[in-house]
Amino acid sequence: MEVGFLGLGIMGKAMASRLLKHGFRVTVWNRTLSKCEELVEQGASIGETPALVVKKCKYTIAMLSDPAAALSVVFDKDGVLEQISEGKGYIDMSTVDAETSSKISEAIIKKGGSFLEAPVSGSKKPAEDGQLIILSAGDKALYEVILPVFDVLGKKSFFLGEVGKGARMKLVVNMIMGSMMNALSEGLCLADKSGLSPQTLLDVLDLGACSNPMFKLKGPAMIESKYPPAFPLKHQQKDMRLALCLGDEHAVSMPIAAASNEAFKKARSHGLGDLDFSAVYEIVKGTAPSGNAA
Ligand SMILES: NC(=O)C1=CN([C@@H]2O[C@H](COP(=O)(O)OP(=O)(O)OC[C@H]3O[C@@H](n4cnc5c(N)ncnc54)[C@H](OP(=O)(O)O)[C@@H]3O)[C@@H](O)[C@H]2O)C=CC1
Ligand SMILES: O=CC(=O)O
Repeated sequence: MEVGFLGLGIMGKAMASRLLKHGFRVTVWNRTLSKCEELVEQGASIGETPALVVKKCKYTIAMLSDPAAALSVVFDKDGVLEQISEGKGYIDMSTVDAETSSKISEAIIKKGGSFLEAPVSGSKKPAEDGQLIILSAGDKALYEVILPVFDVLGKKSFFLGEVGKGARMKLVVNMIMGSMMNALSEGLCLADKSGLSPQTLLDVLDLGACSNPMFKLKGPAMIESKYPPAFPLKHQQKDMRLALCLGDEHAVSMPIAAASNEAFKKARSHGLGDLDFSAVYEIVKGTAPSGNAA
């Protein structure tokens, strides 16, 4: 199967590379075109615009930073809409809000194409290892056709119903994850300031009811103030913001998520947006450098 792939950031690069390793023919595009070179070395072809990728491929996947990027790649000049047509499918795996996803879906369907939203849970390493959790919604027939691709990218694919349900599920999950990261940061800080070993805290947590892979993976690096970006903090803050908007729409009070969003915003204002989202620990500790927003 030949697939197009738009967006070669941390996730897109790992996902496209995995598809190549598993025998798919892949045509890639990235806004910064030079980032395509590494994938070309692995066997990919380049499409010089999103429209050219869609023209060439029956199925095109996008993995872009945020709603503005997802909309731009579809609606702007040389975008997906210029070439999408009957018989072609567009699968947007970016984390966006349901409104953005619906706008894209409506435009694609109006041109005769089919649309699936399929945001993922899981970060850089799960993307490299094909261990993502895929939260799809939209065109069921397209879901079934694209399953061989999802089987290479993920350990489990869900089909959640109409467009918007995948986007909303992803935002709820990341709202919980962002709040947990703030709770861990406060716990590590409190342990340290009250004379306990943060590493021993991690060991204790790992044996009990709130043991989880995220604390296990990120905790030791946080103790060493190391935040190599797997999930950039600016994207986690975007997800908290979008989840809070969803809470507004449904009158769901979310004081914990709101406080966590403030901490991520503050981290961005200190220039930590491009680091891993665990860098919010620097804000909790009060040790963040002054810096420019990212
Ligand atoms: N990293 C993670 O752990 C996870 C991320 N996600 C979600 O996946 C998506 C991608 O994340 P990730 O790969 O980490 O992000 P990156 O920041 O590493 O990559 C973002 C990608 O979007 C492109 N982009 C940004 N703005 C535009 C624009 N206006 N027009 C066209 N392209 C644009 C970038 O292009 P360029 O190279 O030119 O800047 C790049 O290809 C996000 O929605 C994120 O929330 C979901 C699960 C896990
Ligand atoms: O969206 C981020 C993730 O780790 O999932």
